[in-house]
Amino acid sequence: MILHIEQVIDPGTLSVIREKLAQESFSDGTESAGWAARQVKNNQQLRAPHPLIELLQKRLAGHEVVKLAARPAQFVNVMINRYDIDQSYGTHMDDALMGQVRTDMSFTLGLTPLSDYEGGELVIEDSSGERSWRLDAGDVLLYPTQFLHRVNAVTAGSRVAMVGWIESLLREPQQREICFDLYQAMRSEFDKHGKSANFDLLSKTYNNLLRRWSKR
Ligand SMILES: O=C(O)CCC(=O)C(=O)O
Ligand SMILES: [Fe+2]
Repeated sequence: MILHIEQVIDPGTLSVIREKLAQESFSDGTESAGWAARQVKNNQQLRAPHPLIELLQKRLAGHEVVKLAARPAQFVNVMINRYDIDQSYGTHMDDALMGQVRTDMSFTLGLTPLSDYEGGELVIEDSSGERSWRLDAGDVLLYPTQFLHRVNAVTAGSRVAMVGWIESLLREPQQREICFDLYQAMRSEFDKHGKSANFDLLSKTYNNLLRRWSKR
């Protein structure tokens, strides 16, 4: 389950953040890359702890769809990155463990409006081919950390984004998808027919699966 969630951060907050970020000095992105990914990583970054990262992470963690799709136990290694013209991050795998934290899901939160940069697609590869996304400011791509992926070179402007990883209470992507789908079905049954017998059965199954699968 790969989700493109739009408008997670409101335009007012985004413009304040962009102004503040313009005054920050970023460091070389290879600092935090694994030993192989380092060879293909070419960007700049701003790392936690930082008040802007804290603010954005809090908004992200509080977003209803993010909570339901990712079931975060904890966030790890959240940072803001920037790709200037000709900068890219070639095909790589993210580390499965960051310190003691398992990375189940990755996210990118776009901070630059689409009209302010060109290129910079986030491309995810699987056995069926590739899919790519260009994120607008405030949009999030949330995806299981199981795929080879890359960021294509920026060809105009700069692409700034917040990226990070989530250890989920539900370890397997399929468990997350089943709980996500069941929750939607349960809500829609409730909205259409109230607390019906079908709602009760869906609620029973949803909660029992969540209890069975969730782990800290
Ligand atoms: O900037 C992005 O969208 C993704 C960056 C990435 O793949 C990483 O930092 O590992
Ligand atoms: Fe990555």
